[in-house]
Order: sequence, then structure tokens, then C-alpha cells
Amino acid sequence: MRFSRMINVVGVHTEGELNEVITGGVLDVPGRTMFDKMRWLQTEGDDLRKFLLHEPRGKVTQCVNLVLPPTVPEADAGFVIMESDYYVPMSGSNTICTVTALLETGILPMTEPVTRITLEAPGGLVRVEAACRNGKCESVTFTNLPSFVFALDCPVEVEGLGTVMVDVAYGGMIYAMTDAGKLGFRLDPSEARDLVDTGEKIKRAAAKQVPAVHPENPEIHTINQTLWASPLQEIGGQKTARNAVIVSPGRIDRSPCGTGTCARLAIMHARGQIKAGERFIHKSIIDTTFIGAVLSTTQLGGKPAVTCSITGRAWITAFHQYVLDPSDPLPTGYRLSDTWPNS
Ligand SMILES: O=C(O)C1NCC[C@@H]1O
Repeated sequence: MRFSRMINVVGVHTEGELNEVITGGVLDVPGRTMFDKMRWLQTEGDDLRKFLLHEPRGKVTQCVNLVLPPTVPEADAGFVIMESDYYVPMSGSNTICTVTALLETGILPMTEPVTRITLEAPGGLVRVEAACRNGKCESVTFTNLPSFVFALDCPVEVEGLGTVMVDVAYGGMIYAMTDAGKLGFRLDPSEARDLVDTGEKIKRAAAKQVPAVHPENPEIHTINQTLWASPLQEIGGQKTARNAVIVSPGRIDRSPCGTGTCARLAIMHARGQIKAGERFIHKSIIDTTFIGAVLSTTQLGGKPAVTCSITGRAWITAFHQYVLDPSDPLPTGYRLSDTWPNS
């Protein structure tokens, strides 16, 4: 049998969120920077993303990362993040899964007790410290790209809901964050379907009504995730909260969401709820945890910003070899609205 595509993929989940990692079958893609490579995939090479994420090979509740040679000398590896609807400049859960796959399969050397590497994400360089023991990457801490607030207390008119107040911030993707309690949600797993439907409505309205353009890269624009926030609490002396991020086309991030956590930290910092040097425990809807921290304050295109770190754990679940039989009539798969909302 001759295959027209053979892709090696490591299955990895971080705190419940499946973000697979392509480790073989694609040599490189055109582009001078990782952002260019992301753009090339989006415009010329999107069949790879569809092949892996769409059915019958993929499903709506996953992402996939393409590991590539870095384009700058200080990076150890590059990666392009592919989600169900978007290519994104940065993602926390995808970073943690990619680091775990790179170290646990020996693509990059593991040093115990701490491995330090630099990854080149499309949005910029990401410094990583992985805690490693007996060949296992026990946790990954990365320093995210600068996070900042676009707007606080912004009224958004949402059909069927009236006025909903949102805070808008960037943590690697652009978030509309809203108080779950005000719309009657406790962020209980039983609310998942409703959180998605209502969260998508809020996102669509906020994206139209609140313009948001990254001050240094105008190609990064428009709110594309909703973050349902539970109130900030002090538990055992630690600032703690729950959240649920609605990822397009309509599903909940199973992890506590790294870029969402950083967007929330930027909002908390702007509101005086957290200082540089403080930690924040962020819980997912399935009760898994990322530890966030505000490391320092900075400026981005004249805006105040914060540099944050995220710590999380990941586990390899599978090694897949996906192939394309040249006679397969569905090389880029399909989406059906029973499990792919808004398709
Ligand atoms: O951790 C994050 O940043 C994300 N998890 C899935 C969707 C977002 O990219």
C-alpha cells in the first residue's frame, strides 16, 4: 500500500485537555518566522489541520501542534498551534503538551531535575522550565508573552440576555471575561452545554462590539474566546478561582486554560487584586489546576502589561500514526453539528 500522507502524532493531555503533538511526517513549511509559517499553514496548508482535527480522525475537543525547526538561534524548537477554528499566536495547554512530548520522547534532551528550553511560538519566544525526574516531565512552567487589558467593565448587548458586562484582555489570545454568577452559573460540569451556548453568544456579540487589536501585531485581533469567571477567593492563603473557557466552535477547555489564566491575571492586576510576585490557583470545570503568577510588569506598545508564568502537568496518552489512503474520499474530513456546534 502507498500512502499519500503519514503523520506521527503523540497524544498528550494537560489537566484533561487533549493537545496532540506532530513529531514526524512534516519536514518544514515555508516562512521566515514562526508567525509566517502559521500564516502559510492557514492559507496554503490547512489540509493538515483538517486531516487531523476533523472527523473521522479527530474530534472537536482537541488541538494539534506541529513541531518545526526554529527560525531563530535562541529557540530549541518551534511549534504552530492548530485549534478547531483557529491558528493561534500562543496557547498554554498546547505549550505544556508540546514540551512534555518533546522531552519524554527524546526529541530534545531532558536534564534532571530541571530542563530549560526556549520554544518559538507564532506569537514569540516562550521560556520554559520543566521539572523532570526519572525520565518523567513532572511539570512545565513557562513564561508567557506579555498580557494586557483592552477594556474593563465594558457593556455588551447580547441577544436574549440584555446587557452583559465583560472585561477584555490578551493573554496569548483575546478574551471576553464575564462573571459566571451574574448569569446564574456555578461552573458546575452539569452546566457545560449551557455555558457553551451562552458563552458563544457573548463572544460573538463582544467580538462585534468591542474592537481589540494587538498593539504590536495588527494581525492579532478580535475577541475569540469567552472566559466564565467565578469569584476570586482566598483559600489557604492562596488566591484561587474557577473558570471555564469556551473554545470555538463551542466546547469547554478541559484544562484551566493558560492564555485565559494570563488574561485573567492581567485583569486582576489592573484591578489591584494581585501584585507582581503573587501566585494564583486557577481551576478548570473538571477541577484540574494550573498555577499562574504575575512575574513582573512591563509595557507593550505604550500599554501597561504583565509578564506571567503558568505551571501545569501533562501525560502522554498515545502514539498515533495517521495515514491517508489515496483512495480515501474524505482527506480533509468533515464536521457535523451534532458534536461540532455552529458547523
Ligand atoms: O491553555 C490555553 O491557552 C488553551 N487551551 C485550549 C485553548 C487555549 O489555546
